[in-house]
Amino acid sequence: MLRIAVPNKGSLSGPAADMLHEAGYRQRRESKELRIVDPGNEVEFFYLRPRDIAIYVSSGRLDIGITGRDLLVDSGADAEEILPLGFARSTFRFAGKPGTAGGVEELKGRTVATSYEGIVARHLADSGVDASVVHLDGAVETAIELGVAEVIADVVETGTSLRNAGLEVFGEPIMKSEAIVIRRTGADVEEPKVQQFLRRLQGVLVARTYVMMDYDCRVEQLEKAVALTPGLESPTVSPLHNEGWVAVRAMVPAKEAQRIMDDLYAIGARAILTTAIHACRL
Ligand SMILES: Nc1ncnc2c1ncn2[C@@H]1O[C@H](COP(=O)(O)OP(=O)(O)OP(=O)(O)O)[C@@H](O)[C@H]1O
Ligand SMILES: O=P(O)(O)OC[C@H]1O[C@H](OP(=O)(O)OP(=O)(O)O)[C@H](O)[C@@H]1O
Ligand SMILES: [Mg+2]
Repeated sequence: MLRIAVPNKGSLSGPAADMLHEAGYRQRRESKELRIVDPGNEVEFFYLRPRDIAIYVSSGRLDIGITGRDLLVDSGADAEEILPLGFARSTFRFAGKPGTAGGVEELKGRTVATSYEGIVARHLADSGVDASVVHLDGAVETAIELGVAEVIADVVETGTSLRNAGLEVFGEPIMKSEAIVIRRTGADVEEPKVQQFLRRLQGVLVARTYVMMDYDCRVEQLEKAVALTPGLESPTVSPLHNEGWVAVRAMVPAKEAQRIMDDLYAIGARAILTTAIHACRL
C-alpha cells in the first residue's frame, strides 16, 4: 500500500484534495479525519501539517508527500521534488516600510522576522550578510509595526497583505514556490506504484491545461490547419462523407483555444468545437 502525506490545513489543503479526487482517489469527508485508506487504489492518505510533511517523507515512513517547495527547502529535510503541481504559486520575498533597504546586501546588523527561518538564514549566509532572524508563526507583516523587526521575509501572492500593512517588497525574489510532490532523496521513483500515482496526477494536470478541438476543413487547407493544431503527437484526420472535406481532432492548450478557433475559421475551417478533457494518460 502506497502511503501518501497530504496537507491538512492552509492554502495547500483544498487544492491538493481536489487534485487527488480528480485523479480518482478517495478523500476524507471531514477535516477532522487524520488518515483514510483507499482500498480500491491500494493507497493510504495521512493528513498532516504542511510544514511537517517533508520531515515524515524524509524519514521513509511515508512514500510520497504533497507540500510547498518553500516548505521543503525551509525544512532542510532529506527529500526531493519529483513533480510540480501548478497550484499555490507564490514568491518568497523581503519586505519593509518604503525606503528600508534596496536589497539583501543592506541587511547587515538588522533583524528579519519570518515563518521560514531555514530559507532566510540560508539566503543571508549565501549572500554573506550577517543579520538576525526572528521566528514568528504567521501574520509576520505586523512585526514591523510592532517593532519586533525592521524587515520581514514572507510568502507573497497578490501582494494584498503587504499593501494592507503599508509594506513594499525589495531586492530579488528569494525563491518561487508552488505545490509539489516529494519523495525521500535517493528513493526509487521508478517503483511501479509511485509511477502510477504520478501518471494519475500528470493526467489531471494535462486535463486542466488542454482541451480537445474538433473541426472540419477542406483538404486543400489541411496542412495550414494542422500547423495551427499540431496536437501532442499528431492530429487525427478522418474523411467526411462530403468529398473534399476532412474532420480533424487534436488537443490544444486551453489558454490558446479561442485564438486558434479564430485562426481556423479564417482559413475556412467550420464546425469548430472544443470540449473539456476529464482525465488522460499520455
Ligand atoms: N496566499 C498564498 N497564495 C499561494 N500560496 C500560499 C499562500 N499562502 C501560503 N501559501 C503557500 O502555502 C504553503 C504554506 O502552507 P501553510 O498551511 O503553512 O500556510 P498557509 O497557507 O499560510 O496557512 P495558515 O493559515 O495555516 O497560515 C506554502 O507552500 C506557501 O507558499
Ligand atoms: O500576497 P497575498 O495574496 O496577500 O498572500 C500572501 C499572504 O498569505 C499568507 O498569509 P495567511 O493568510 O496564510 O496568514 P499567515 O501569515 O498567518 O500564514 C502569507 O503568509 C502572506 O501573508
Ligand atoms: Mg499562512
